[in-house]
Amino acid sequence: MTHKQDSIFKSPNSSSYSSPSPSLPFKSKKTHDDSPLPLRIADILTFNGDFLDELLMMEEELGCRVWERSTHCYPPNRTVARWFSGLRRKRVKESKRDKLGGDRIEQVKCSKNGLNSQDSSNSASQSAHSGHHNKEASLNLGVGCCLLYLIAASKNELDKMFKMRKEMEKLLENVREELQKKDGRSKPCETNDVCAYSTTDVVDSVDFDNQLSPQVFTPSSVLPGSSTITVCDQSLRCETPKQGECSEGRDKLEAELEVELQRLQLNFDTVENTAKHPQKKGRRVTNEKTATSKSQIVSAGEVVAFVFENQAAGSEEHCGVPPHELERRLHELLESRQQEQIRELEAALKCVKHKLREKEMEVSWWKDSARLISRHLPESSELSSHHHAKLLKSAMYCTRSNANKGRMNCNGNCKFPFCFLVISIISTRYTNNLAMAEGSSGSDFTLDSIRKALIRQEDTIVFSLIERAKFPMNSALYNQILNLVPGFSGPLVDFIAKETEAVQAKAGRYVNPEENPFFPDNLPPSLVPKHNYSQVLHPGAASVSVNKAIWNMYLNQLLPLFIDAGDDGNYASTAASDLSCLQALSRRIHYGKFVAEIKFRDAPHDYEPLIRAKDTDALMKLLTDERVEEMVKKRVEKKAIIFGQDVSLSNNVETGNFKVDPSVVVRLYDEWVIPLTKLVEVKYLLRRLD
Ligand SMILES: C=C(O[C@@H]1C=C(C(=O)O)C=C[C@H]1O)C(=O)O
Repeated sequence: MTHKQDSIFKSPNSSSYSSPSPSLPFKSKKTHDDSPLPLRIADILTFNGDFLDELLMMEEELGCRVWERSTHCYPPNRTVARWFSGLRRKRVKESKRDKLGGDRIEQVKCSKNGLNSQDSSNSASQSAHSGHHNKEASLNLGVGCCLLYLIAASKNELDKMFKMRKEMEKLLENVREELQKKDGRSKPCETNDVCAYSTTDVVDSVDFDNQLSPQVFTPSSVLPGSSTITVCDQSLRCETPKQGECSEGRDKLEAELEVELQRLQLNFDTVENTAKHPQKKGRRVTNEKTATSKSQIVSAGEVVAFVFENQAAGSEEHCGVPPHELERRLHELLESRQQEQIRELEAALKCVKHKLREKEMEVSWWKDSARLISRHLPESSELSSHHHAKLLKSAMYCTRSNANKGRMNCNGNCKFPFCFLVISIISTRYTNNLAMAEGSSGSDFTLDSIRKALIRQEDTIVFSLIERAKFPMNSALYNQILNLVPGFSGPLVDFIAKETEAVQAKAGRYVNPEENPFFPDNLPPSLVPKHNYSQVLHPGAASVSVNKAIWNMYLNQLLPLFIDAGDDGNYASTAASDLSCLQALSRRIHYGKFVAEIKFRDAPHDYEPLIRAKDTDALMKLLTDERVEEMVKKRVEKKAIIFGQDVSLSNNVETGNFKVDPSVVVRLYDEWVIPLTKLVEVKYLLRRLD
């Protein structure tokens, strides 16, 4: 350690202090940075007065920065020097004034050890010549004592300074060590240092005089397919003391690292590719398996790759990053990649959704086109069939000639493209299916037309209730255990309903999409020529039925509300009447399918997400129209009042004597008909996208 400031904190034992050179020119007493050397007692006593004067003047010029910095007053030796100088000047003046001995001025010569004796002998010799000299002698004696005291004091000061210097040195040493440690930790290995090495090579060639870190990156730091590779702790400096000895080993290490880096880079690329092309994952895993037995998982491979990528990218200056930093960066990298993938997938999903919507719009456009065309096709179904055949022939001809000639050439027969043929067929089919009962024709398939049909059905329902009200309860009809019909187990009403439905099915009743059988199992097929009803319902949802609920509600809850107790034995008529009521209610409630279809068509974007989410509550809320419901209830009440009256020629209206209590009709709609209709709507919608 070199001490640049040893002129300030000079040890008394140091050579420069113990052998001062009084003959040194004054300039040599300054350090190279112009700091004045301390003025020592020996100097003061040795140098002649002029020199002291000169010295003091110089010091004043320099400003004594050092002393001013360290202490706030002049040290004792300086004070003595000043005092000596003043004394000398005074003496010279006096000598001149006395003109004794000419101009000779007795200079005070001080030796290191005999200052006082010399000085006192000089004074004594002079006092012999004059009285002044006696005074001077006593004065000098005093001064000598003073000097001795001051020398002692200076020694103490110097000792203190020495101690301080020692402490400062220690302090500096500590600070330097601290700095070196910090540097070692934060600074990467120097160019000649070996950061990663093979243990086998190390044993042979590399002599590390520093400890290797026990912190070894295993297993992620273990390079696949190689002998154990250890990454040394970056906080330690790995030195290679003998360049020649280990150069061969280092070359080997470098070569090995290069190979490993390339392999890792390959692995890394493979991982990246796999992320971009997930279908190649299987192959990648196989590669990894064969490539390494230690680093089986992607993340481990990535860690190593990342470490060495960093090291490679960082060049020699940045061959090391702390492990936790690497880990953090790796996590960031993985996270950003995953986020990127999520973003890509989301974008793809959006794109697919968009395409789906486009397709749906296209389909609805085709349907609309078909409907539009169908309105303008006057042909009957037979004609239409003929028309199909003609168009099909033309289309086939066109396709064939297209294939033969490579271009459309139908000799005037093929004026439309093939797609128009399809439209034509679909539209004709629609034309054939346009017959919708109850005032809602297929050509007028709107919510208004549906509601009109529902209003018309109110009449049917009210009248059927009035009809049923003619009969007493006739409970035997509904008895489960009576077994009134031999060979049929169950209530009589079930038997009558089943048989009626079977007959009606043969007559084609259930070909009509408005009709839903109560006993659909084993129902015979229609025997009559098929009537083409309008097929406006979605095929996947057309079979929705809540007839069981209607049946139970009617027999168990509604009948007791408006039918008198009793049994008149007229079971068949009563059962027929029951079936009329049940069928009217079923038709009305299942009309909800048409309502739902038209509502869906009017606002598919509102319904689709709810349907996909199977959010029944939201669907129910969306399709509900409370204003309409209130009107329905008021209207059926009015109808029950009007239709339930006995009409007489006298125009006297018997108030309060209705065939069916209007409040029961209102309750029927409020509690069962409207809610069940909406249930059918929701059920239908939930299957609308099937
Ligand atoms: C049938 C409709 O849907 C719902 C059911 C109603 C009903 O059963 O009378 C009335 C209004 C709506 O809440 C309609 O909007 O017409």
